[in-house]
Amino acid sequence: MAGVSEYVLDPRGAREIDARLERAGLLDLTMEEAGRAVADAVMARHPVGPALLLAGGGANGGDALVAARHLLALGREVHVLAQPARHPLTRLNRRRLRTVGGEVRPLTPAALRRALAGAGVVVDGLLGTGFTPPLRSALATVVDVVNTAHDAGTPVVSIDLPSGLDACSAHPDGPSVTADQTVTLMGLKTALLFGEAAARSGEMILAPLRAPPGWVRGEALGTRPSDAQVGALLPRRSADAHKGTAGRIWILGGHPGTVGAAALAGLGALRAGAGLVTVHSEAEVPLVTPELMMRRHADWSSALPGLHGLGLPDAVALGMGLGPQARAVARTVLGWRVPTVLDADALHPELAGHGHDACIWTPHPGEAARLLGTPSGAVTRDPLAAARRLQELLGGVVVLKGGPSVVAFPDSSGGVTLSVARGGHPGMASGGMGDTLSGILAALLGQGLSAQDAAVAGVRLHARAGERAGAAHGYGLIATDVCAELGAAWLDLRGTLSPTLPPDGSPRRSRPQILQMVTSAPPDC
Ligand SMILES: NC(=O)C1=CN([C@@H]2O[C@H](COP(=O)(O)OP(=O)(O)OC[C@H]3O[C@@H](n4cnc5c(N)ncnc54)[C@H](O)[C@@H]3O)[C@@H](O)[C@H]2O)[C@@H](O)CC1
Ligand SMILES: Nc1ncnc2c1ncn2[C@@H]1O[C@H](COP(=O)(O)OP(=O)(O)O)[C@@H](O)[C@H]1O
Repeated sequence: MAGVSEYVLDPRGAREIDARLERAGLLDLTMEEAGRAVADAVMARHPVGPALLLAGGGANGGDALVAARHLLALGREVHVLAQPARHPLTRLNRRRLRTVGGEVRPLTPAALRRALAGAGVVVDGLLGTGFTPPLRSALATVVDVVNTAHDAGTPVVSIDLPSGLDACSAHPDGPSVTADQTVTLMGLKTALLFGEAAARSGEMILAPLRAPPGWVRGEALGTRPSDAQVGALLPRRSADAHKGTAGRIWILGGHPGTVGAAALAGLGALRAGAGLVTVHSEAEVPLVTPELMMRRHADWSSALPGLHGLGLPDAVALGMGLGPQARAVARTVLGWRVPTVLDADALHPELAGHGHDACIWTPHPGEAARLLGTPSGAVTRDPLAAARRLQELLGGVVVLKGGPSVVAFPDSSGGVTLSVARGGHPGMASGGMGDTLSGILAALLGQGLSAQDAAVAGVRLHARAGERAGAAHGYGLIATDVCAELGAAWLDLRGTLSPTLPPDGSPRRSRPQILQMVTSAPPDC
């Protein structure tokens, strides 16, 4: 894959890396890198006026003291208010700062208010991944004073994560610093990626720090792929490709009252490159575009054996507005062992364990909560843990949808690996958006991607199209707008549509996940 991987870490993983760095005598150098990255971010984003650095007693405070030394060296006026240093490297960096003429004064609310009066920027190095809620009252006052200054226009840069946030939670439990930027160290954290906690973290700047890559990879929960990495996953076709080689897709959905869901999935599939898309439904589905083929069935239990007899497609997406028979349909289709996307009505706890290597489940947090038997708040509080549990429950690949979505897939060591998507747009919070995603995922499966690659590429493609459409439509964005931008989003990620073949001359198919390919098919479906 092209590009540098961004890893997603939890505090336990970060602590393990710290412990290894310490044993190797490298922790001091890592703190130096961290502090330097913070100083660089401050100079780049907020170059004017005195910098006020707030240092806690742990290693987060140590990073702030190193940043203060670098800012001094860059000619910046620096003021430091610090709590008593508990971490040995924090003590060491306090001494180093004094050696080069930096003054460190005790952190009190009164001293803070005085120092804030002329500050050009505040650097929050009070608490990092070592914080366990709730915040003690003395620091709660400090946080409140910093936030008042922030509200009045003073920029705030947090180190690793805003003080008061629990690194593992998207839901703040109480007060925390609200930052304009957060310079996060080594890897991304839940609090910076999801929910209200991410909103309080502002722009995320990742300082990867030079620990041996294997140590970070070994402790990571997963990655957040770059657009270049996603673009490299997208299917390529040969110049002589035709509709029969670009993926034959069946959409199974469309119950009376929810027929639009199946239509949107069909449109999403077409716009994500599928060669032939047929919508199979019980009720009449609107022909949102004439390129879609439509087949109506009076009853699913008699229709499915007939469909199987026709010759199975390259991929199926089912559940979008499928109605009460979705569970039974899903059971049958999973038994076909073709690449399959399961959404909406097909997401039922009874199907637990029925997933196979080539299937993708796409719950939103409400559906995820139903599958897991937990409140939806537990899902949105820690989407990474929820996605992992869903994969363990269902099998196959899971896309836990949200802003951002999380993909969970089994890894070679028998565990679960996570991939967090970038981007998206708040305008995507409108009905039908997930239906289009199901169509997109089926199209990518049908073009030969593995379930894992289709999920990682599909969520980013969908989010990128949402960004483009959101720029034009804002909160008025609807799912058909996103479909219309899918082609351009594809070009954004891949950059070119030149017919490129792999060295063996065959179109790219990342099997073994395609369990069954059918070559002879009737022309109409
Ligand atoms: N591998 C990495 O990720 C690196 C991490 N570094 C830094 O190390 C930090 C973690 O350092 P530490 O483990 O020392 O932890 P922290 O510096 O986050 O916090 C520990 C301090 O917070 C206090 N504290 C904990 N809970 C509290 C509460 N509820 N109310 C008030 N005070 C509370 C503790 O008494 C202790 O003094 C990271 O966030 C990061 O800034 C860097 O130094 C470089 C490398
Ligand atoms: N604020 C947001 N930012 C990014 N993506 C979003 C946001 N809100 C919704 N989405 C995306 O829109 C889709 C909504 O899916 P879902 O709730 O299943 O919709 P529906 O069932 O109406 O089709 C998901 O892919 C989700 O990731």
